[in-house]
Amino acid sequence: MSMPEVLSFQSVSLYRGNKVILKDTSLDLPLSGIILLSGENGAGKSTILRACLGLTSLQKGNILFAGNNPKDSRKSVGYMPQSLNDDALMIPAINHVASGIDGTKWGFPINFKSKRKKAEHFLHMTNSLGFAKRPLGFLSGGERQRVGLALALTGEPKWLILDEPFSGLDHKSQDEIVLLLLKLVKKLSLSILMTSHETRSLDGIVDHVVELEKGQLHVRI
Ligand SMILES: Nc1ncnc2c1ncn2[C@@H]1O[C@H](COP(=O)(O)OP(=O)(O)OP(=O)(O)O)[C@@H](O)[C@H]1O
Repeated sequence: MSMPEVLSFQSVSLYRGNKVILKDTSLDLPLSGIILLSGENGAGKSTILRACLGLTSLQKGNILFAGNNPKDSRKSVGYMPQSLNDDALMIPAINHVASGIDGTKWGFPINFKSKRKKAEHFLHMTNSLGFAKRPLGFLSGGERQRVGLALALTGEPKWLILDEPFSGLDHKSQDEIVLLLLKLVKKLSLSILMTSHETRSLDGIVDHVVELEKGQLHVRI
């Protein structure tokens, strides 16, 4: 069996304003299954996810996805942020997902028809085809998260980075998202790095738990 690819933190220091988020931290994490990044409110979990995407610069050190820096890995990573911008709320779900689909293939523009087909495919994968035409602002929190996941899948990533995917959801909706994540891991051989305060639904499905504490990352499982 081949070894799983690794997410490496190499002597990373990361600050946000005066706040120390990581201080000279090193860790190798196997990129397989579901990895939960936990830590207190405001410890810096979202900032670490953004640094993994190359959206926040490090003060020192490197973060490497399977040997590549975050900017070079972006094509392999799908991201679902914690919340949507208000200006996205009037956009129909299908257009939101279509916005993540590259507009060209082999140098030729993709027409909207084939974009729509692709968008429908990703909505179908996240059980959200039934409300494809409804604006995001009219969807429930769980439905909106499923559309967000469809958008994160549009680049056909190897890894998903999810920031609080259960935020504001009731237990039933959380459980639906968990089942969906398990399906994606299995069907698409995806690995997921995520933050969540809601660990109830995650019991038994998380492969690794990494705790952010006092500027260091510790593997708990
Ligand atoms: N734009 C900003 N400028 C300066 N500091 C910021 C900014 N955004 C966040 N911070 C600070 O950076 C720290 C880390 O924030 P971050 O959102 O990454 O934490 P978190 O662990 O994800 O929090 P939560 O669990 O509440 O979502 C916090 O102390 C926050 O106040």
